[in-house]
Amino acid sequence: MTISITQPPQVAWASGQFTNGPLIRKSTRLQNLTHVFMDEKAWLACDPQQIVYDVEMVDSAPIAGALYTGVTHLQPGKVGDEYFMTRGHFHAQREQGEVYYGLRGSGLLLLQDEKGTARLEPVFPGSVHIIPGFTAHRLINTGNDILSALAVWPCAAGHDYAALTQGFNLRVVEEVGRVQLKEYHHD
Ligand SMILES: O=P(O)(O)OC[C@H]1O[C@](O)(CO)[C@@H](O)[C@@H]1O
Ligand SMILES: [Fe+2]
Repeated sequence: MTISITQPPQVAWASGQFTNGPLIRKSTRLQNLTHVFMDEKAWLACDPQQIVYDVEMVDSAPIAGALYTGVTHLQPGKVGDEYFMTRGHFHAQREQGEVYYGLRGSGLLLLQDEKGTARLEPVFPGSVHIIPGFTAHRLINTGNDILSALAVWPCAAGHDYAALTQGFNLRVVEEVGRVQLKEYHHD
């Protein structure tokens, strides 16, 4: 009987980056985040090439039942007074959930159900987040360091950005040096 030992991808805690294994890496820049931030004028005044986040994923074959594993590295920064964040999405297959695991930095996970009820969970090294189905999710960096979180989600889940045309109803800004929450409804 032959026993094979294969090196698994490995997350290096310090950077939260995979150190080996078949990886795909996707950078999202400010120019890619149209109509995401509240302050359109401030967004237009930013450097469009500024990287807001990188997602590094293990390139799993999307066969039935397979899972994607990825690390999102979200830069610290703001557009106007609104913290950098991911675009946020529902899953195309709404019932599909996702698990996030905080690796580095400090921030918030914004969760919003289809009725528009929003809630937040603090994200920090070791935090575990069970994102239920039918729930849009967005990562927000409220710290001064990179916020990195590992995510595991079904390959079948897909991403539905269009369902969030009204955006998220809760925004996170810095006011007088403090993290403040704001209700926000697109007009
Ligand atoms: O696709 P978004 O909303 O920009 O989020 C970034 C990434 O975060 C994840 O939810 C987990 O890495 C990915 O599915 C997604 O691509
Ligand atoms: Fe997701």
